[in-house]
Amino acid sequence: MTTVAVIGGGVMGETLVAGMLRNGWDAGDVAIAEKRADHAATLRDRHGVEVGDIDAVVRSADVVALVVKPQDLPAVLGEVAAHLAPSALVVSLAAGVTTETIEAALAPGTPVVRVMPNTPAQVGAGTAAISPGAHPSEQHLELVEQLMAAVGHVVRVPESQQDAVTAVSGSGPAYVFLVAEAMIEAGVHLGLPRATATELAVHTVRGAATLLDESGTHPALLREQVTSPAGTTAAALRALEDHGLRSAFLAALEAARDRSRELAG
Ligand SMILES: NC(=O)C1=CN([C@@H]2O[C@H](COP(=O)(O)OP(=O)(O)OC[C@H]3O[C@@H](n4cnc5c(N)ncnc54)[C@H](OP(=O)(O)O)[C@@H]3O)[C@@H](O)[C@H]2O)C=CC1
Ligand SMILES: O=C(O)[C@@H]1CCC=N1
Repeated sequence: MTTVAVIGGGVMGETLVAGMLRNGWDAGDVAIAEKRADHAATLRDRHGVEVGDIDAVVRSADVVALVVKPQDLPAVLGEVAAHLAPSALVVSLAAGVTTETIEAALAPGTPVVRVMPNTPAQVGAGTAAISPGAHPSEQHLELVEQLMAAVGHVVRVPESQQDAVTAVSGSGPAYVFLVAEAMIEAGVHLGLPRATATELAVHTVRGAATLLDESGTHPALLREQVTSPAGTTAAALRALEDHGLRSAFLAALEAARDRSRELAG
């Protein structure tokens, strides 16, 4: 069986480990390196996997997944490089950081795959885009697809698209949560009890996402189906357009893409 070391047991690292274990990976084949001692103990208790120092978990790993913040990656790469097995595959989930940068810190020829996941992976509904660096084989890519499929949907993209991917799907859940939050607050302003507004907003977001996914229909057509002539939806959509919703999204995604580029270092 393939052994996997996850470096960084925070939000995304723990999500990946939990998904792997849910999907039949043996706890004995998964290990985590986590800097915070109290959290390391929690991870060990929650998942029953080895939690150790980078050198210990990397040495015996076939796959090393880098799941620390981009700012922590240079230091982590130095430690990983010193202990990486010669045939190991390195998978980076760090926003912005290019495979070229990671390859430069590792032994020549090390296969590196860049992944942009997102947090719905916590419920097995993630979206991950993967891109090979210079050295991965087709088998390496299939292995990363298998790994990320444990937490959701996987697509392959050229690495040149990863900053835009980060803006759409990596950060994307936050935009949807903000919309849900705004709908709840607005419902409360209109006089609904908070619990009712929350239940309505959550189920509406879920229902709309399911309809969009399962119908295969363009969102503009689905929006038209809701919009009666001179009705309530038309009034609401006009207010959203008047407040610059589309241009706000364009500016937001450009900002996320630009920040991803900056994180490349
Ligand atoms: N959260 C998200 O929605 C997404 C995150 N990502 C990427 O995933 C990566 C991780 O993000 P996220 O999980 O949110 O971040 P977190 O801060 O939750 O997790 C990172 C963890 O790594 C630990 N860490 C830092 N340095 C080391 C080290 N030397 N050895 C072991 N552990 C270490 C951190 O400890 P400490 O806190 O003490 O520093 C922290 O617990 C980032 O690069 C991010 O860009 C990608 C897509 C989505
Ligand atoms: O905000 C971030 O930088 C990370 C990457 C995408 C989602 N969260």
